[in-house]
Amino acid sequence: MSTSRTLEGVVLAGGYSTRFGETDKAVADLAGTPLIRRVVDRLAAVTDAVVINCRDDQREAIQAALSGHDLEVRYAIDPVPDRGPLAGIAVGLEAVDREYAAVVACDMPFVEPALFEQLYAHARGHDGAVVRLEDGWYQPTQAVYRAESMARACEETLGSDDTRILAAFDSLDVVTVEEAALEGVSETTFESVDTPDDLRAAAHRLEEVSSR
Ligand SMILES: Nc1nc2c(ncn2[C@@H]2O[C@H](COP(=O)(O)OP(=O)(O)OP(=O)(O)O)[C@@H](O)[C@H]2O)c(=O)[nH]1
Ligand SMILES: [Mg+2]
Repeated sequence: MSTSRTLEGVVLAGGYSTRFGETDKAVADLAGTPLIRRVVDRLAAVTDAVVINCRDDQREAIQAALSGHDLEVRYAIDPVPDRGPLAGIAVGLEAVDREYAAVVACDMPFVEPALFEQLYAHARGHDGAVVRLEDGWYQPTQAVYRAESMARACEETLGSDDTRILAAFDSLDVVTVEEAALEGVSETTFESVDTPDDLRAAAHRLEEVSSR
C-alpha cells in the first residue's frame, strides 16, 4: 500500500529531556547519527514529508541534525513551551496538511515503518489507530491519527483537568491494535531513550549487530 500521499510524519521533540541530563536527547548521537535523524530516516519509508514539533530554542540544532535530508521537513514550534506531549501533538498535527499523520517521539530510534503501515490500514475511516502493549499500556506517541480530529480533541483536552494523551481519545474513534496482532514488527520499535544509560545500551546493541 502506498501511504506517501495521504500520510505525513510528525516527530515530537518539544520535551526538556530532564532524565537525559543537560543536553537535548533529540540531537544526541547514537552510533554516528542523531536520534531525531534516525526517526526521520525510518519515517522516510512511509512518507515524504514530516513536521517536527519542538521549541524555538531547539530548532537550529535539529535543523543541523537533519541537514541534507531528502524529506520535506517543516517545523511546528510550540507557542508556549512545556505544556506536555498532548500540546506537542496538537501543535504538530495542526501543521499537517494530509488526512492522516504517523506520530512518533524523537527518542524512539528503532521505530518500525511496518508498524505505521499496519496502523494506517487500521486507522483509515477512523480517527486513528494505537497499539496496546502486552502489559496493557497504550503507545500514543507511536501511533497514526486523523490530523484534524485528533488536533481538535487535543486542544479540547488541554483545557480539561485530565491532560493525558489518552484522555483525548474519549471523544474520538481511535482503533486499538493489540501488540500481539502486529506482524513483522520488532518490539524494539517501542523502545525510548530516556536516560544516558538507555543511549549507551542502544549503542551497544547496534555495535553487536554490526559486528555479527
Ligand atoms: N511539545 C512538547 N513535547 C513534549 C513535552 N514533554 C514531552 N514531550 C515530547 O513527548 C515525547 C515523550 O516525552 P518524554 O520521553 O517524557 O521526553 P521528555 O519530557 O523530553 O523527557 P523527560 O524530561 O526526561 O521526561 C518526547 O518526544 C518529548 O519531546 C512538552 O512539554 N512539549
Ligand atoms: Mg517527559
